[in-house]
Amino acid sequence: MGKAWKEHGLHEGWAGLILCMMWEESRGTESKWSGYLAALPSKFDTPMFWGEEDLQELQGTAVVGKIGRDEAERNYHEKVAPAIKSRPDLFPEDNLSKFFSLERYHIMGSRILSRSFHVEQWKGEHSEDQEKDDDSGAGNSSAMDIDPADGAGPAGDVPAVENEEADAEELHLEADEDDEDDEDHEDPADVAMVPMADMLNARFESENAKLFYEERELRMVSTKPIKAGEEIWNTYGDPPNSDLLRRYGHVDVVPLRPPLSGLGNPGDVVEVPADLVVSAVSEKVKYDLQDRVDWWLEEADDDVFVFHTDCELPEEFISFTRLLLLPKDEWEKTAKKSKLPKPKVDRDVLDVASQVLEKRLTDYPTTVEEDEHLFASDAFGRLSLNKKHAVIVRLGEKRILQGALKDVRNKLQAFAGAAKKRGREEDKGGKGKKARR
Ligand SMILES: C[S@@+](CC[C@H](N)C(=O)[O-])C[C@H]1O[C@@H](n2cnc3c(N)ncnc32)[C@H](O)[C@@H]1O
Repeated sequence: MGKAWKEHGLHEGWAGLILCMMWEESRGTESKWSGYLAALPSKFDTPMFWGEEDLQELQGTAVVGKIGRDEAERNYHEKVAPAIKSRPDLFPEDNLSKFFSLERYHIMGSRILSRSFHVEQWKGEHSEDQEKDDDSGAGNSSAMDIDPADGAGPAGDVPAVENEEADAEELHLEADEDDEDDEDHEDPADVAMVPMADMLNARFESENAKLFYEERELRMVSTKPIKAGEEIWNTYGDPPNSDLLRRYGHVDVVPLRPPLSGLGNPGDVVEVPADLVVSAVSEKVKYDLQDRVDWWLEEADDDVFVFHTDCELPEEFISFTRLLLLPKDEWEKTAKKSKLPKPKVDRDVLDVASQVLEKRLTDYPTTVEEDEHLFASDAFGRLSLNKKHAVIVRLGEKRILQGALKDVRNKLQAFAGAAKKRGREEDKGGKGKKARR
C-alpha cells in the first residue's frame, strides 16, 4: 500500500474505496469498470439525502443517530480532498467538479453501502494482472485486490449445493454485519463490490439464492426451486426497517407474527438506552447508582438494550435493572463474584420497565395509535415515499415498545392480583385464628 495513501488516511474506512470508485468513473470508458459504474444508481431514497422536514419524521428511531453524514463529510474534507489536491496528475483540475465533488462522494458511499459484500480473507495468490493493478498506485486499487487483514467468517448455514461447492464460502451483503460501530472503522479490504451479484433484491425470509465464492470464482446459486417469472431474492441478513432504510432506502412490509399483528418487518428492533433505566431506578432508591453502572459497563458493556418483535424484556435489561435495585449487601456480593444478576422479573423490575417503556415512547413525535391510524388510512397512500418509509420505521419500533409495555402491565396486574389474593387469605386465616382463640 502506497505511503501517501496511508498518510492521507485512505487505508482505513471507506474513504479510499470511494476515491478509487470516483477515479475509475472519471476515466470513462478507459476504466474496465465503466459498464458497471454506469449501471449503478446516482439517486437514492436513503435518509442521507433527505431534507430536514423528512428527517424530523424519523425522530426517536435508530436511524437518526446512524446516518453519518457529518462523519462522511469530515472524511471527504480531511482525507479525500487533500489527497486529490496532492496528485493533479491523477485528478486533473477540469475533472474535479464533475467526478470528485462532495456530492459524488456521497453517491459513491451510498453505492457501497447498498451494494457491497463482506468478503472473506483472500487466501489465494495474486494473479499477474492483480499484481499489476496493485502496483499502479493509489487510484488503481480496489477492495478485492487489497490483502485483507482479518476476514470475516461466512454467515449462517451453508445451504446444500453440488459437491464441488462444498468448500465454497458464502459471500454476504454488508448488512449481515452488525455495523453498530459504523463503516469508518471497517477494514476496506473486507468490503467488495461484486458486479452482477448485487443485482438481486431481498425481502424478509424470502431468500432463494446465495452468493458463494471459491478461490477464483464467484457463483450465485439458487437454494430453492424458482419458477419462471418468480423473483430471485438474495438475503441482506433480514435487518430491521431502520437499517434497511438507512442502507438501502427501502423497508420490508410483510405479515407480522404474534404477539404483533398487521403488516411490518418481523426483524424490527427498538433500542432502549440504559440511561432510561438509571433515571427510573434513581427515582425509587436513595443510594448512588454510579458504582453499579460502572461495574455493569465493565462486565456487560451494554449501554443500549435491544427489544425484538417478540416484545419480551431482553435478559440484559432485566439483569441490569435488578443490579440497580439490589440491596446494598447483595450488590456487594454480586460485585465480588463478578456475576451478573439472573434475568428474573419481579414486581420492582416490572415497575421500572413500565416507566422506561412509557418514557421511551415519548421520544417519537406521534403516538402509536396516531401512526396505526395513518398507516391504515387513504392519506398514507398520498404521502411522499420518504414520509411513508418514516411512518413504517417508527411504527415498527413503537409497536414493539407498546407490545412490551402491554406484557409488563399484564404481569404487574397478575402480581397485584396474586398479592390481593394472598392478603385476603391471610385476613381469613387471621380472623379464623381470632375466632378460635
Ligand atoms: C443490492 S441492490 C439490488 C439491486 C437493485 N434492485 C438495482 O436495481 O440496482 C440493493 C437496492 O435494491 C433495492 N431493493 C432491494 N430489495 C428491495 C425491496 N425488497 N424493495 C424495494 N427495493 C429493494 C434498494 O433500492 C436497494 O438499495
